[in-house]
Amino acid sequence: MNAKVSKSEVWGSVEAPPSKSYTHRAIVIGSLGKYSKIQKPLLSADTLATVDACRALGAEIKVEGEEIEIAGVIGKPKVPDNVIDAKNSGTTLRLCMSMAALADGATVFTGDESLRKRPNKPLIKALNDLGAVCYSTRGTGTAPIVVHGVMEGGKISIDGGISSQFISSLLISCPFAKNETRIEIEGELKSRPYIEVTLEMLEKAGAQVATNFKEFVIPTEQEYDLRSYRIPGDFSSASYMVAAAAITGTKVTVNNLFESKQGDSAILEYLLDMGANVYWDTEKGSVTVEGGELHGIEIDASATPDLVPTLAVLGACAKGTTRIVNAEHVRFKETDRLKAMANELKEMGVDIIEKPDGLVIKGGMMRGAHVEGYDDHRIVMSLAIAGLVATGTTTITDADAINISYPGFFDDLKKLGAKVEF
Ligand SMILES: O=C(O)C1=C[C@@H](OP(=O)(O)O)[C@@H](O)[C@H](O)C1
Ligand SMILES: C=C(OP(=O)(O)O)C(=O)O
Repeated sequence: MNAKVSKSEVWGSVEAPPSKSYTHRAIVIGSLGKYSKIQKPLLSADTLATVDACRALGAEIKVEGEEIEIAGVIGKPKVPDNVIDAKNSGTTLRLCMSMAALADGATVFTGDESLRKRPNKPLIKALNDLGAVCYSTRGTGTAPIVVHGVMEGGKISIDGGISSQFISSLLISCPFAKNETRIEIEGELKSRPYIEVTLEMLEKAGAQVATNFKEFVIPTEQEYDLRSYRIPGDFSSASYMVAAAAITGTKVTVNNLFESKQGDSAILEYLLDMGANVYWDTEKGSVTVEGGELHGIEIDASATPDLVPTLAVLGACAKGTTRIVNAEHVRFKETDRLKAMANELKEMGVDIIEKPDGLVIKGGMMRGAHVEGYDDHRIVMSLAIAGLVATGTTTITDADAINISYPGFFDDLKKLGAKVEF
């Protein structure tokens, strides 16, 4: 499906959808526990892929209205009856690989064309080092991947520079291994806030992990009890709406945004630094952003990879130069997002240079164009925001990719007054 976005202004308020990262974790942690209820989960293609994967591994999961009810496997997943398809979701594949390593038998994971290109070598190596047998069927580190349990625990080291999801995955499942697990991080740890989200949720479930973020020590014989858990709003999803206000020079309020461990709340600091007015009422959970004249800044995206497409669009609308650095890992997402944003913003007339670790963008006028969504939700949503300020109309392919993380994206954008047609 193509979306056609025409130059328009956005005013008013919307509700941030529930956090994708918190929802995935609540489902997996709940599935490894006894009984839990998740309130206001994100129901999107990615989180439903996790529901299906956890069901295949033995959890009984009911999705009803705004609640997910889980009767978990209490640390002992079953061997699935069939292959698990993690579809487009890196989080599903990675978090469930370690869960499968607790089952006494083999699990086969696959995914869609994009997921089958994404790297997993460090996690495959870690699971083997912990006593499981794990391999990529093509020997490339990509799915299809076979995981044969049972992992026993032990002392390992893992590369921290490709995906924090490998570490989150081990942190969630190793408490059920026979022995204590010690994980040492090699090199720079990218996407660290996502590990903080994992640790926060593990703590809520009553688990214990000791860490200084160089080493993680996970005691054995633990149990999870998440009970009733309410998912907070998603700052990565909210970034599109607040960026829309900032670049169109209007005022938008996004509700359901309370303080949490989400690194992507940094979007508010970036907007402030660029010259927008930002007001966050942390009690009410409401963020109001009012656009003004934006100017370019330098952003280290190590901790906030999912903001990069949004930041590239902000840079294209800001006076002067915006530099996004330390973002090599953004190439390992649903698509190579550095390349994708450079290609498509160039198509819209933007002066943008792709660097090995980031983007250099000189702000200026944007013109409407026919641009590629690369079947990637974040590319589609950020290009749709760019379409609000470009001259004429911007046509974006693969618009249904929004169902991955923010199914109500275009409805919300229209509610704010954007001109969108399909
Ligand atoms: O753990 C998570 O929920 C996520 C971690 C990040 O991935 P990396 O750790 O691979 O950078 C992020 O990009 C992804 O959207 C969600
Ligand atoms: C990269 C993302 O998710 P995942 O890794 O779960 O596919 C994302 O949501 O931008």
